[in-house]
Amino acid sequence: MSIQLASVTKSFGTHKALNGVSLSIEAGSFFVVLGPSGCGKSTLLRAIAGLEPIDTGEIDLDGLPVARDGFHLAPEDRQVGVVFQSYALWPHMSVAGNVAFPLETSGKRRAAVSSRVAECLESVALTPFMHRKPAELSGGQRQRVALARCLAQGAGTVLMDEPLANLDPHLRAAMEEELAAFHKASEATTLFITHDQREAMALADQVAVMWDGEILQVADPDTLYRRPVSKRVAGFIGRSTLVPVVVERVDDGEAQVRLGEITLDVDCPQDCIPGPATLLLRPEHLVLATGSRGFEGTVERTIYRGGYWEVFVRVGDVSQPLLMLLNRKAAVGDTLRLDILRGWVLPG
Ligand SMILES: Nc1ncnc2c1ncn2[C@@H]1O[C@H](COP(=O)(O)OP(=O)(O)OP(=O)(O)O)[C@@H](O)[C@H]1O
Repeated sequence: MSIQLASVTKSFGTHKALNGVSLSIEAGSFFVVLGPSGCGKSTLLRAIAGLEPIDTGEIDLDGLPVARDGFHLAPEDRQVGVVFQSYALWPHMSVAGNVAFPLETSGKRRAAVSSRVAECLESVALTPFMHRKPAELSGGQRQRVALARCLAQGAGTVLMDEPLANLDPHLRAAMEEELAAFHKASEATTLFITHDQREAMALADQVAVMWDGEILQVADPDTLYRRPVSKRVAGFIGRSTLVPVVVERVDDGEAQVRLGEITLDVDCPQDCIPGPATLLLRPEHLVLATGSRGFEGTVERTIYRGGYWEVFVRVGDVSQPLLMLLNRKAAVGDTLRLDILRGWVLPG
């Protein structure tokens, strides 16, 4: 099922939780909405599910309006499954009972229900646990029950609100793989909400970065990482150093910039113009120089991250230290000869 939002707004009192949100989500894709706490992610998901009426704008599912101009299709008529952070399982029912419940209430025959339940439990590897109660499961297993329930309903669209937020890092990584497998097997359009950029990068076909009720950028994870449209998006995705530069020359997606005393060739957007700008440097863009190339910097701070060090290097009168990764120890005060392989020019 495809999902379209056109200029959707939703206010709570004077606060605009959704401020003119437009999105187009392709059928079958894994679409992640990424943003800090309170930016409106849950409100967006609830609006699509039909749990929150919108003020203005339009929401279409598979090209058909489900919300616009005062029209509001009830959640149960939208055929979207929702998985919340709290899983919302019935504690008194077994795993199988939880998965069967929506099918039974929709009036399906008993034999059809039990074979569908068995199929769905199998697909999330929960068959051995089918007679247990939710309280007798781990967080990850409960999560899978909620997924199986979505799957059983045959929802062509699954909306997930921070479903991994309660899990420890180890289980989280395992669940990420399971979610990817679930998505592949079910081919359901998946809208996944998170404030964890690492999770977004790992799972998404497309990521929408949200901030204060607005969508700042929609792109695949690699584009978002390499070509963010603003400092805000850049700062939210991955580690980086943002430093002021002066763009001297621009030629078809490449720019010559001046960073303090250093002149660099870097990538830039097509609409980049000469003048003051900000340069985005990812840690892997900075390397130790070979031969006669490069420039000198002084190590200001190092942090061991297990297998490698984050090293902050002060270069000339550049306003802040540049972050690089080294697989050997460097001491504070050491002089390093550096090279910058790439960079990305941001406006302003
Ligand atoms: N029912 C409500 N009444 C009043 N304000 C609300 C209501 N629901 C949400 N808000 C406000 O709208 C804003 C967006 O909330 P929302 O839950 O969508 O954010 P979020 O990005 O999902 O945050 P989190 O990651 O913390 O769950 C917040 O400022 C929140 O306080």
